[in-house]
Formats: sequence, structure tokens, C-alpha cells
Amino acid sequence: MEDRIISANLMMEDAAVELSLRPRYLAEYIGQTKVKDNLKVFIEAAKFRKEALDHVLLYGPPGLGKTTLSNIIANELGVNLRTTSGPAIERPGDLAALLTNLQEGDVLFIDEIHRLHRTVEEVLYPAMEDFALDIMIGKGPSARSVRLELPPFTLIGATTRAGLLSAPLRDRFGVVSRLEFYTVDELAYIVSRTSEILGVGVVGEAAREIAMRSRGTPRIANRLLKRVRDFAQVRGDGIITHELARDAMELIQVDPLGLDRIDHKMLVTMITHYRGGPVGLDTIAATIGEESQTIEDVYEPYLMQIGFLQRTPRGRVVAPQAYRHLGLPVPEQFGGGAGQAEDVN
Ligand SMILES: Nc1ncnc2c1ncn2[C@@H]1O[C@H](COP(=O)(O)OP(=O)(O)OP(=O)(O)O)[C@@H](O)[C@H]1O
Ligand SMILES: [Mg+2]
Repeated sequence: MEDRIISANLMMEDAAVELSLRPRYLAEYIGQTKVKDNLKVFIEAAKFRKEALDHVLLYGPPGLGKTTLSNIIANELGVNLRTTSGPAIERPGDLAALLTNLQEGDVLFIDEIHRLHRTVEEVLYPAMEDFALDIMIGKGPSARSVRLELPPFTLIGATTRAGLLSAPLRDRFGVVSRLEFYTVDELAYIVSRTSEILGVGVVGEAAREIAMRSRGTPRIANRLLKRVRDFAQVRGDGIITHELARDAMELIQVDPLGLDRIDHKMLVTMITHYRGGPVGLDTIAATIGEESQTIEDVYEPYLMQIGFLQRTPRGRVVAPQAYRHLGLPVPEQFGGGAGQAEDVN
């Protein structure tokens, strides 16, 4: 799955380029208007009061700009950013070291915050609430707890799975923002912006075509653009025309809605093996040979967003739109008329 072009997960080849493509200030950060407007006010207010910004939790599917936004927040505040991730903080002492090294107003960014160890999380509670660190000194009956003061700081947590955060952790964030999938217009704008940075010409329709196939995700838009650019340089004259963009994406098997072979496989399997569902996540995963978590984090959110998949208490169900997109007869229970579900068995 790691080599999927449309995967929203960060890949090795993206890492270097992503740095140069990353917007640095809110004004350059396209879309997410609601989140941005709120943050603008909170950042202004914090600067005005010369206080640390409230702790911020950013959540949403991969590649929508959580890390980017965290960097921007620190930039806008004019403070240092320290970056770490849930699984990287192994022991409470590691977190204590990070916290005691912060300067007043700094941002501590914890990526994948849902993967923090329990014992580490408990250190975070007083740190977030009272800017304090409770340390145990000594062992056994003579052990006692000492409270260390910390400089006021801002914690920014990012996660693709807000549902896995414990309630006490979640409650300690003053600002909780959910990032949404981007519109085609926003993505087309991002594609144009990226093409300028990369120094490649892209006509308006081509930018839109790439945007439509990017699953609402900037990371995918940028990646598709880079692939299409290769075709333009090898096959064309370096300019990305509409036709070239379409042909290139056809060749790399990204369909007009941004679905790739694996999306197709998943939907077709659900339809042919399980009559379109309801079918459990683990069953789907086992049948197509992918991990349940990957399906839940990466594939499903977009398929649900475009109305191809529904989550019901009894499992996942393929929606009529998906049958039509795949050119399969819509089953009777949806009032499909043409053909029965049996036909596809
Ligand atoms: N609003 C935006 N405007 C322009 N470019 C964006 C925007 N959001 C994201 N990008 C681009 O998409 C890339 C991926 O964004 P980012 O790494 O911030 O996503 P993420 O949500 O942190 O993903 P993950 O969940 O995998 O950590 C960035 O390098 C940036 O170039
Ligand atoms: Mg990130």
C-alpha cells in the first residue's frame, strides 16, 4: 500500500519537497476558512495579552495540513516550535525534558498524539492545566512529589484519530479544530501555487483535473502534480495541458474521482463477495489484504465523503452512487431497477 499514488500518507519521496511547498503564514494557507478565522482571532488575542495561546488540537485525515498549520501557528505567534510525536516520547522523563526546555510562549507540537503512552499522558495533564510538572523524588516510603513550575507554553496536538484520545486529554485543549477535505477550487489553487514553486507550467483546466482526482487532499494534489510533470517533461514540451494531465493520470490509474485500483478492488469485492454489505471492516481488510487501520484512516474517509460508502451499526455498505461509478447494476433494495444484485455475483 505504501506505493499507492493516491495514498494520503507521507512517503519518503514527498518529505524533502513538502518542506519547500509548505505555506509559512496563515495568508498562504489555502482553505479551512473556519479553522483559520478562529485561529487568527485567538492568535491576535494571545499576542495582545502577551500570553501563551490556548492548547490546540488539530484532527482530520492524513495530508490535510495539520503539521503545516502547527508550523504556521508558531510562525504567526513569533515563537519557537518544538516537534515530537506520541510514539517518540517513551518515558515520562522524556516529556519532562522537552517541557523544561521550553521558553515562555513556545509551541510544543506532538504529532500522533493519540499514541502517547498512558504514563506520559499523565505528566501532560498538570503541564497543560497548571504549567507544572509533578516529579517523584526517592523511592518507597520516603518518596515524595515535588512540583516544578513550567513556563507558559502552547501544546499543539495532531491526530488522524480523535476518537482514540482519552477524555481527560481531550478536555484540556482550549481549541479543538477539525480539518475538512478541500474543495476542487481550493485544490486547483494549491496545484497552481505548487507548480509555480516547482517551475512548471500548468493550464487552468489541467490544474482542475488534477484537483478533482486528489481526494480533497493537498498532499495528494502535490504528488499527482509531480507525477504529471514527469509526463509533461518526457512526452510533451514541459507544459501541463489538460489532455496531458488526463492521459497521465489515466496511465497511473487514478480515475476521475481520484479512486485507484485498491479503492476499486475494495468496492468491487464488497459488492461481489458480500452483496454490497453490510460487511465488517476486518472482513473487508482480510479479503483485500490491507490493514483495517489503513482502510479506516486512509481509504474510508474519502469514500464516505463522496457518498460511496456508508457506515452502519452492522458494517459498511456500498451506496448506489458507487455501483454507477463502477458501471455495475444498482441492486433492487436501492430501487436501482436495472439488473439485480445477483448479476454481479
Ligand atoms: N492549506 C494548505 N495550503 C497549501 N498547501 C497545503 C495546505 N495544507 C497542506 N498543504 C500541503 O500538503 C502537504 C501535506 O500537509 P501536512 O504535512 O501538513 O499534512 P498533515 O495533516 O500533517 O498530514 P499527516 O496526517 O500525514 O501528518 C504540505 O507539505 C503542504 O505542501
Ligand atoms: Mg503531519
